[in-house]
Amino acid sequence: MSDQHQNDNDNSIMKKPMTRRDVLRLAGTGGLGLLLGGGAIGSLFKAENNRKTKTAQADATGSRVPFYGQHQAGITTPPQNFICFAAFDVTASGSKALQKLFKTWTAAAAAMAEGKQVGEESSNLNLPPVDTGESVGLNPSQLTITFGAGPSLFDDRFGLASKRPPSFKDLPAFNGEQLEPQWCGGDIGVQVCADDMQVAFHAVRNLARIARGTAVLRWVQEGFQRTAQADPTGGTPRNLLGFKDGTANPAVSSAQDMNKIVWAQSGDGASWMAGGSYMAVRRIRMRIEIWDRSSLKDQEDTFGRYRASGAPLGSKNEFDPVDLNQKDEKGNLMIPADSHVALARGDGSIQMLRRSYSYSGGIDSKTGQLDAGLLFISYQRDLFKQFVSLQQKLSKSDRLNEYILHVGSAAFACFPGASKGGYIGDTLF
Ligand SMILES: C=CC1=C(C)c2cc3[nH]c(cc4nc(cc5[nH]c(cc1n2)c(C)c5CCC(=O)O)C(CCC(=O)O)=C4C)c(C)c3C=C
Ligand SMILES: [Fe+2]
Repeated sequence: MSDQHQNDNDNSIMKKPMTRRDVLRLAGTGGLGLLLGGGAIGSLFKAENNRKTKTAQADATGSRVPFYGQHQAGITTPPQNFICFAAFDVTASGSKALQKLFKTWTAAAAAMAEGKQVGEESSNLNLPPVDTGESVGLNPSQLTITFGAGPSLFDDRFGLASKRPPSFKDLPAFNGEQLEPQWCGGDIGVQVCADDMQVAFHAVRNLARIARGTAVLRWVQEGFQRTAQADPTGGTPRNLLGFKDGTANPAVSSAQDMNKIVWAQSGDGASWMAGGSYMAVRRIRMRIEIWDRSSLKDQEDTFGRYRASGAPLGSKNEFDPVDLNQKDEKGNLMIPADSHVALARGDGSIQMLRRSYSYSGGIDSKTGQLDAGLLFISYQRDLFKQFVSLQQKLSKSDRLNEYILHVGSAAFACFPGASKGGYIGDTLF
């Protein structure tokens, strides 16, 4: 066997995930000792035990995110592993039907966040079960359901025109975008996130079921990040271009920053939105095949960060400060002026809370290429001053534009949180 072949073989053994039974079997035959050395066996068992303890703790206490509160869950909540985003169009007219929908959705969402089924269980064999059943026995997996109103909800159908927040309207057209109508708009947006895809899907399915006769699904996009199982350290997730994405997000622990950057305030022009937030959603396809043929240097210059560490170019660690003026020995900027980070950061005056997920939607039937990318989601206090003004800049000169294409777009005014006894959107009506 050649050395190269021997290496490949060793690597494939090391990469293969080991079950507990594999560990015991190898330990018994001495095989694991040969592979890892004696001390490592103890570490493996320790890691396995830690994982079990963590899972048990999460099951007992940590798998629920409270639904009711000052703000809706799912905005400053640490991002869960999966998203199932649904946009609805309202088919009924009049505000009574809309209010009823939000009331019923609130009760269902609060129950699902607790890991309960929707509605009263019925033993009537002649009727369909109220809940669709696929989450029976599953814990709520940090489920959050975040509701928002699209600009079209403020047209003349529901008598809400006078409540439209002053700077809340459809996103303008941006340079280079090729929007596809099947990924755009919606009267209502619902961001459902959970650490389990089946739990997230169950929530969307049951909300759609409840809405029958009042609202219909317009588009749905699923997405993912790495799971806690794959990265127990909980490091910054990587996007499908291989770079850490989310490093420079503002600290959600700072109430002061969140009030400045994320939460609409009562004096902002729509008092019913106080404590809510404006969400921008963009389905951004990545030209993965082109990216994969680009040199590492080109890739790093495109973002302005190192791929491996996520550190800003010219620095060492991921969270080192970004110095946009630092130059190399030839006098060139370390972080190119047209790199994504240089443009997105600018003078630091525009900030937003990003909560994006990767998506993969099979292949593009026209090109045969992967339809994969980023479901970009950001929350901000003012849609136009923050998201729109930054996207206008990025769409004109971002080096990243060579590798991405915006194909979907929507904006939603996410309501403030509901208190027990109230319902989502109650400040609007
Ligand atoms: C209009 C807002 C933004 C869009 C659209 C956007 C698209 C987009 N971004 C990445 C990957 C990365 N973005 C990073 C940083 C970053 N991006 C935005 C805004 C938009 N990105 C901001 C405000 C920032 C922070 C800038 C800063 O202050 O430093 C990074 C670097 C790591 C990080 O901080 O998260 C990456 C990587 C992709 C792939 C993408 C579209 C597909
Ligand atoms: Fe970005």
